[in-house]
Amino acid sequence: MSMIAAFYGGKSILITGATGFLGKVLIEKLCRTSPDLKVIYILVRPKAGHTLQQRVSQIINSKLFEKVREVCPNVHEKIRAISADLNQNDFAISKEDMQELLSCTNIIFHCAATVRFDDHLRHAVQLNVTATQQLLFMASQMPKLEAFIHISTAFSNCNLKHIDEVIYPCSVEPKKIIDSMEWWDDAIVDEIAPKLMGDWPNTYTYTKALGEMVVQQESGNLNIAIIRPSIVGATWQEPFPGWVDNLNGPNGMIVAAGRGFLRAIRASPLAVADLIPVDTVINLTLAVGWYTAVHRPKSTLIYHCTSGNLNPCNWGKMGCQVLSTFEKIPFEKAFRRPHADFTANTITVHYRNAVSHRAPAMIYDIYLWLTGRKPRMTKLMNRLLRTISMLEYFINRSWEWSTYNTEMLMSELSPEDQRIFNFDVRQLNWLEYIENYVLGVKKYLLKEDMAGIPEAKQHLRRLQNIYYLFNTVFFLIAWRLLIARSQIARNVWFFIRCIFA
Ligand SMILES: CCCCCCCCCCCCCCCCCC(=O)SCCNC(=O)CCNC(=O)[C@H](O)C(C)(C)COP(=O)(O)OP(=O)(O)OC[C@H]1O[C@@H](n2cnc3c(N)ncnc32)[C@H](O)[C@@H]1OP(=O)(O)O
Ligand SMILES: NC(=O)C1=CN([C@@H]2O[C@H](COP(=O)(O)OP(=O)(O)OC[C@H]3O[C@@H](n4cnc5c(N)ncnc54)[C@H](OP(=O)(O)O)[C@@H]3O)[C@@H](O)[C@H]2O)C=CC1
Repeated sequence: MSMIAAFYGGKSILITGATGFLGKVLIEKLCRTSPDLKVIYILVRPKAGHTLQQRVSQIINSKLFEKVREVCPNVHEKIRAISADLNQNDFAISKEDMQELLSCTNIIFHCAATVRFDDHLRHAVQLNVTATQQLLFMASQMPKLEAFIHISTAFSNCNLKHIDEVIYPCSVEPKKIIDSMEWWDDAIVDEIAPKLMGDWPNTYTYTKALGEMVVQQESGNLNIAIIRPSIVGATWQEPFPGWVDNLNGPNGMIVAAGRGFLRAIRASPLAVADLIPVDTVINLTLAVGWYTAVHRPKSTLIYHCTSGNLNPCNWGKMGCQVLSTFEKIPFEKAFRRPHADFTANTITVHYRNAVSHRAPAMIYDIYLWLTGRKPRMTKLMNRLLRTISMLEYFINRSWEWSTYNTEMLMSELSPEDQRIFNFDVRQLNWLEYIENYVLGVKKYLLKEDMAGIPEAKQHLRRLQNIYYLFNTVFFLIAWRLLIARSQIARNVWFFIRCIFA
């Protein structure tokens, strides 16, 4: 019998960020392994014209929840959506709902965050810091609360090279920043943001660091743990390999490379690609929830959920495997044949951006314009280049995260729990994982049918032929111009003709 699965039986669990990438996998695993849990409260806001119920139904009826629907047919009754907006005071939760949450919740998993790198500092502080503070205040009023699990990021201290499982202070107290945000107008925030952020590369990582400080300072008597995942990727094993549903992190780059838009990227091929599968993160999260509630460690423990020190893979190897998977499993509607280089040289990057990214986009837009259609490729390419520039920080450096607490926890699990809630990344076969990842991007993110692969391959062959034709025409024109201007070229041409005459 799994101790962790049994622990969640009969429990009332509160999850923020349940509609997000990690949140969905968390609910799925909880419902599948502990179908006898009492209730999962999820704080959800209506979005894009969908009501709460529609959002929940969409999740439950998705492919990800296929197994859950078998194991736990009454899953609809287990998930109780509570209308909430984490940007509002008291999260805009109704009095009755708040009363129920305060009196019933046993465990909190706080996943909600803004994960946009370029979010305005005010908004990032609101969601990643102030909302965390408010949730801790709510938690302090919950008599039945056994554990509060905060999801942070391994990059909250990306300004350091070696990162231990401790909370590092930021130069300005989060409380001061929260207070200041009330009277600073946007112009002041914009001006002061770079000074506050110092050597943090973006508002996301900075506010996640502030969020951790808030957790430390406001923990009171609460039983808290913090989990710091690195770059979270598609599922490794559960509920099936390769599941992914957004364009964040490597996902968008895989799409861009597979469709032939991405030709070159500034990256160090030898830098560690600290990717971690989302199901591994969730297994660790559930194990931490159990351990924190049952063993009640004296201090707040931080768990690094990273792969680099246990089973490292670098960006070069990862990129090669992604590209070689495209040969077997191409994406549909490719703009060009997939091919991308990693380069560390700034001049090469500028050259490749001009020649391999912008020029083909402009040529294609001219073609669209000439055929009476709306040009769109230059805009898309500019967006891609902007995204790449935001990710570059993370693909040109390596970090070392110590994982003592995570390894300690692994040794505390029974053999059965080690199997069911496996977070041992040493068992991960990167080549197999990346192949499934690319396949998952195709199937679950782009929603492409596997039956379309022969057609996609044929399309790539056509693109290859166009490429050869284009190069041949280009070569002939260049050669013709050269012959017209250079005696040496004319002599070479005469010599070649003699050979083949
Ligand atoms: C050789 C192959 C190599 C492949 C492997 C190499 C991979 C390297 C990747 C390294 C990743 C490193 C990540 C580091 C993560 C740090 C860890 C965390 O905690 S981080 C936690 C994780 N956080 C993150 O990862 C956040 C990172 N992302 C961001 O912060 C923002 O997206 C942004 C600032 C980069 C761009 O903002 P902005 O320009 O405003 O764009 P919006 O986002 O608003 O989207 C607008 C529209 O464009 C659409 N679309 C978007 N991308 C693509 C695409 N690639 N394609 C197609 N479409 C795309 C999008 O759907 C939307 O459509 P619609 O709805 O309008 O119809
Ligand atoms: N993905 C990654 O690579 C990594 C993620 N993490 C951390 O994991 C956690 C989850 O990330 P991930 O699942 O990828 O993020 P997503 O962007 O996929 O999900 C964010 C979640 O937060 C919710 N949310 C955002 N704003 C509000 C709001 N105002 N009120 C209520 N809910 C809100 C979103 O709801 P809605 O659907 O309504 O927008 C969504 O459910 C975050 O704390 C992140 O920092 C850490 C390392 C890496």
